[in-house]
Amino acid sequence: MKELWTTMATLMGVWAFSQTLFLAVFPPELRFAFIQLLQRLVNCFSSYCYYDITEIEGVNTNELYNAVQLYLSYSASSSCSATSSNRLSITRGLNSSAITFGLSHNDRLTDVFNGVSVVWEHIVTPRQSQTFSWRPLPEEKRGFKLRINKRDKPYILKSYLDFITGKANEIRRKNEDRLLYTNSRGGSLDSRGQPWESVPFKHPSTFDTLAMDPVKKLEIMSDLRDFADGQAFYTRTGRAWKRGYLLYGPPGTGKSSMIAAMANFLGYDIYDLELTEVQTNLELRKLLMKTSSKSIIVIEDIDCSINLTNRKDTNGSGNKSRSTFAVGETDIRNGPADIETSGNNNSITLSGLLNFTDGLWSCCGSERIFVFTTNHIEKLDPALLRSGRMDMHVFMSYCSFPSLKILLKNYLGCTPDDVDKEVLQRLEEVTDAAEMTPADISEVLIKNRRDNKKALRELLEALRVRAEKNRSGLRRLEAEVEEMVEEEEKRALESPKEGGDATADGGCVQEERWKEV
Ligand SMILES: Nc1ncnc2c1ncn2[C@@H]1O[C@H](COP(=O)(O)OP(=O)(O)OP(=O)(O)O)[C@@H](O)[C@H]1O
Ligand SMILES: [Mg+2]
Repeated sequence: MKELWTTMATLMGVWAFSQTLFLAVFPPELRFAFIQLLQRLVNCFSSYCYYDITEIEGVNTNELYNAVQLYLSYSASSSCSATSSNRLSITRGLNSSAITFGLSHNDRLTDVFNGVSVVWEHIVTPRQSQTFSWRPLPEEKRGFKLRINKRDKPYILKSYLDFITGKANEIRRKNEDRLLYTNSRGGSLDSRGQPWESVPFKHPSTFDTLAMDPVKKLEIMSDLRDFADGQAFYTRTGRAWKRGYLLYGPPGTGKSSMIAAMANFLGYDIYDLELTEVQTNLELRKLLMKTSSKSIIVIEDIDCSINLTNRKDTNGSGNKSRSTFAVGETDIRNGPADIETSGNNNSITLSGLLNFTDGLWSCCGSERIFVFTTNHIEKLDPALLRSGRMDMHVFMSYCSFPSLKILLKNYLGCTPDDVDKEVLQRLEEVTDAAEMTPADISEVLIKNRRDNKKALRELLEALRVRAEKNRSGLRRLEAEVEEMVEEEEKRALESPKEGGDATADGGCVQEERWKEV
């Protein structure tokens, strides 16, 4: 035993001495070349091949890294095909209900696919501090190393990676924790190169709880389902796999609730784009590039979220100016043709926004839904509304009787059969005339949710009062209009020559009036 120890100590001494000699005698370049040669020799004789999947590829996050991480965390937590490693990291995000398992730093895990065994290693190395970068980089470099037997590689590599990507998508879809991203940090990037910050998205709104016309609701649901299942269709027809929805209507009619319902229905993440935080078209494009597929990109209150800067002077002088005006005031003559040539990346413009949703860059990901919301569709630039840009225009209206029935079920748990026939009929009579939003009605119901009878009584009263107010308001408006018309006719009779020589058109109008009189 003593001899064995002596031999081992001698061997280690020799190893240490030769290493010191190696470091002292050979310059670093030679040492590096030698190590590389050694590695190649080892690889030649090794029966394995290795693949590195790094977290950050150039400036972009490597989607495959995220997919592998998700897949392995799922495999590690369940006892499916993967043989769990002894050591796993466990994390739980702020406000998240899901626990995520992961491979600990520099740990290994064996997975079996189609009867073939492969090994994954999570490699984490500290980043060299002197590395120069325009943005802060993470302190560690992370990546997965995949080891596959050389003889198995041709049969399984591609199908295995496809399987992992598909599985990760499925896990994401099933995972109840969707993410809500925001660009509230402005244009600055975090250490992983991400301009978006995310929190778990927990909005409980679904199409079941959404109060709207059932036929319209079914139409939207089937449109969404067709979209999500439509990869082959979009490829066949040569269209980018994206869809645009414009939700418009008065405040409190459920536009934001509809977006949440869409995300929950499809299992997509939401990117809530705050346009006021975006300074330039270029920044907008970068934000788009950093969105993942299977997501909904939302711009709320598009009519008032920003003043868009036009690219050209529209007064015909030909000079490029920096006039700023609201979306609704943009000259649509500067349409898509100008979009390609504007090249103005110093500010955010309508064309930049259109490019974002519609141009070549909008296809840098797939399976994405753009949703714009507005309370004033009439203020929007026709360029935003033209067909093909926003595929579906959905009007979120005041509460109708079918919507009211959904709210009664949501808040009071009662179906029409549970409500007194007479009350139900009176509710039906006043609902449309009341023009109350689902948000207003929800308030009345929440307040009285412990007492159904009281809730229905108060709701009926609120609807009746509002309907009466609308009717008297309408009567007043009609009377005012009538009065105005009468006054105009009187004025026209009193001064028949007035305005006669203003313009040719004016003259015609005046003549017509005289004929009528
Ligand atoms: N159609 C609806 N179905 C169910 N609940 C609704 C509906 N519309 C509004 N609500 C209720 O009213 C609240 C406000 O609705 P929401 O924020 O979706 O309205 P909005 O149309 O987005 O309003 P705004 O135009 O002011 O952004 C919601 O939290 C929800 O409880
Ligand atoms: Mg809203």
